[in-house]
Amino acid sequence: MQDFDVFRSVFDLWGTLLVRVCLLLGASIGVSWNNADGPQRVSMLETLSDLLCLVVTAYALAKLLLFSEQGSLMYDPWFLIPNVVAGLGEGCEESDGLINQVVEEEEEIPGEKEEPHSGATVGRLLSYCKKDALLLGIAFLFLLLSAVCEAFIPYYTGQAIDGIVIHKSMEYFVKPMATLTVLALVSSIAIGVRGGVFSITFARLNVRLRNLLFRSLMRQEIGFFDANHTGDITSRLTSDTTQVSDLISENVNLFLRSLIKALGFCFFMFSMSWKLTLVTIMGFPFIAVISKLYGEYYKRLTKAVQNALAQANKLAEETISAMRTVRSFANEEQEADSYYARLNDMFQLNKKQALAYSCYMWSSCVYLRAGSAVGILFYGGHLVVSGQMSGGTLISFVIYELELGECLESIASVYTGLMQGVGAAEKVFEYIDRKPKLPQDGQEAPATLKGLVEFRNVSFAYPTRPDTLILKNVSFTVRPGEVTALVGPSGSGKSSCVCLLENFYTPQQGQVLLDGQPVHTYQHSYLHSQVALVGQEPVLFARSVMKNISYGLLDTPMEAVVQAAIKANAHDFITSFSKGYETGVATSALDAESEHIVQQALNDIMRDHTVLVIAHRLSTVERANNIIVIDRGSVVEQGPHRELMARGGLYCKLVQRQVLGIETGAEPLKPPEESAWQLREKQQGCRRGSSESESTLRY
Ligand SMILES: Nc1ncnc2c1ncn2[C@@H]1O[C@H](COP(=O)(O)OP(=O)(O)OP(=O)(O)O)[C@@H](O)[C@H]1O
Repeated sequence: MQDFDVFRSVFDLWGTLLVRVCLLLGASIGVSWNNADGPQRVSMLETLSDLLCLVVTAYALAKLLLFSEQGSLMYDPWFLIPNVVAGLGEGCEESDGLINQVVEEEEEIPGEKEEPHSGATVGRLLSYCKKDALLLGIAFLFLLLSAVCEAFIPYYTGQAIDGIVIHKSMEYFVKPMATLTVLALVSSIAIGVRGGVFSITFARLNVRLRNLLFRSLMRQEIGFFDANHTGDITSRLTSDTTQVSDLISENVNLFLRSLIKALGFCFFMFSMSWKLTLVTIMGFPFIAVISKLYGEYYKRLTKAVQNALAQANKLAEETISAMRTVRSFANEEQEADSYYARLNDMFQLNKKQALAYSCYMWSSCVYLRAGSAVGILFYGGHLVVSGQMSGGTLISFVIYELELGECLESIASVYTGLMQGVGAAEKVFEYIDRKPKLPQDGQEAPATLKGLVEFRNVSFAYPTRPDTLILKNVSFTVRPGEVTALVGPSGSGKSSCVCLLENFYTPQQGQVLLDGQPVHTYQHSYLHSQVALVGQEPVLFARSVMKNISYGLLDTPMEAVVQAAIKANAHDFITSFSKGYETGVATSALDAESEHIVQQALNDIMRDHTVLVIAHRLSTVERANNIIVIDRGSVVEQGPHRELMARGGLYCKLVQRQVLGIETGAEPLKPPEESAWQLREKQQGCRRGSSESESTLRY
């Protein structure tokens, strides 16, 4: 210790080695003593121990440079042994990684959502580009060409400078200059081609992702759309997919370009001066650790920003779609404030992102710009002065170093961008991978169907409210060829019965049978070609009239569409438009006159079908062969109109209320075309004086 000389002694090197050995041994002993908490504690200190080991390794490299000044000392076994052991130590660090893996595996709780691995996500994204392997190959080829050309440019710049400074000859100057010009031209062309091909490839990735996501959404059960807001879903379909393809395209391009260039630069730098190269790369691992930490943090923030954005979109969508309600409550300002509050939530996260980015850029630039550049000039100057290197080579080296710094900065920023893209991709994949919670599509598709519908002891709760039974042990039969009306107070469960018949949901108990078979055993397309749902408020898509009429049917001939329109009493008003069946539709509101015409058409069609009707009009209910009255999820009575009126139960009371308009200020629905005696009959048929609280009868 007394003779310690930093240029000649290896004592300090052995000291650092001892620290590392203690760390690893301590960790190993700790883990073996405390199997329960040990691995977790070790994994928590992973970054710190990584940093410490990197410091030790960097110190060993610096020592190597110092010893290289003394020549033979470099090969002294007392110097080599700690370096070899340090190398073995790195191996032990790898096994440290194994411990972490064990910890992660132990922590995994079955059924709990696993955090996807970024590498796996990028790999999966690239696997979607498999079909574009040829395009990617071409892009990669041009990428290689441009990177190689760019890697040679500083080398020839140094040659040109040496030509002027050392040789002082135009011949020595012109040759490298000509090569430089060719290199610059070729690399520019290659950069253009590479960029274009990459853009096309990733535009195709965008199309694929959206296509897969939309198809997956189309497969999901109706309960999924109850649980997830339209705004969230559309934001994944639009902004998340765009972010994935944009960020991945931009960053994969930049990453590969920077990586190949960096490798080329390192090669030239090593061949010029391995000592200066060591000085340059000594700090890179530190940047790598910082980048990793920052990348993970940024990825988490990106997910949070996406969620905040989805919340804002949800609110905007909800408000705009209910604009009439908003206006009628004069609530515009409050809605605007709520939206602003959501945007502010997002902005808070953006601020965190910006701060993290500043800190990260600050730390990497301090190293690259200040530490590394000054160190190289200082040590390079020493090498030139001591005759170990020419001035031109130093200039080439400095240019390489600057370019390398840029490449590494790009790689680091690419990492951030990639993490952002990966965060968005994970959200997209979550929906793409979602398995619909529906029983397997059935196989039944009989040639003929009688149309017998039976509800057998059906109990049902919506998936979003699993504890509230909407239907309780409901049983009824809809006989073929008859009109059956479902009647009951608002919220009693009428529409829910229709949803079950349409196989939108699965009942918790009991069965919904069609011709004796549970509805889910029928082929999806078959069931919906046989069971037609005519909504109270028809949904029209923003397409032509023709496409709306033939919706869900493939290659429907025009004649069939016209026939359907004639049957629906719609042909005349469709042809009155200048574009006829090609008229674009933008509204789904039917005016009273059109509604009446459509209703008449429905009445005609009812004759040939089994009809379950939650009727709008008293006349339809009256005419029904059977009326099923539902109250709070249970069937309370059923029978034809007269029978139910005579019984004087809930149905009778509902009719009475409707006819007399005993409602909370609501105008009674005018029974269409009813004669005075019919009305009287209704009023007399009911026992008066009931104290029903239900508000309205939905005919
Ligand atoms: N998708 C859903 N998710 C959760 N609950 C729902 C859903 N749809 C309806 N409900 C609830 O189920 C109950 C029954 O609703 P349903 O629409 O079947 O009644 P209804 O008799 O058709 O009422 P209305 O005549 O007002 O349309 C109501 O309390 C309603 O709030």
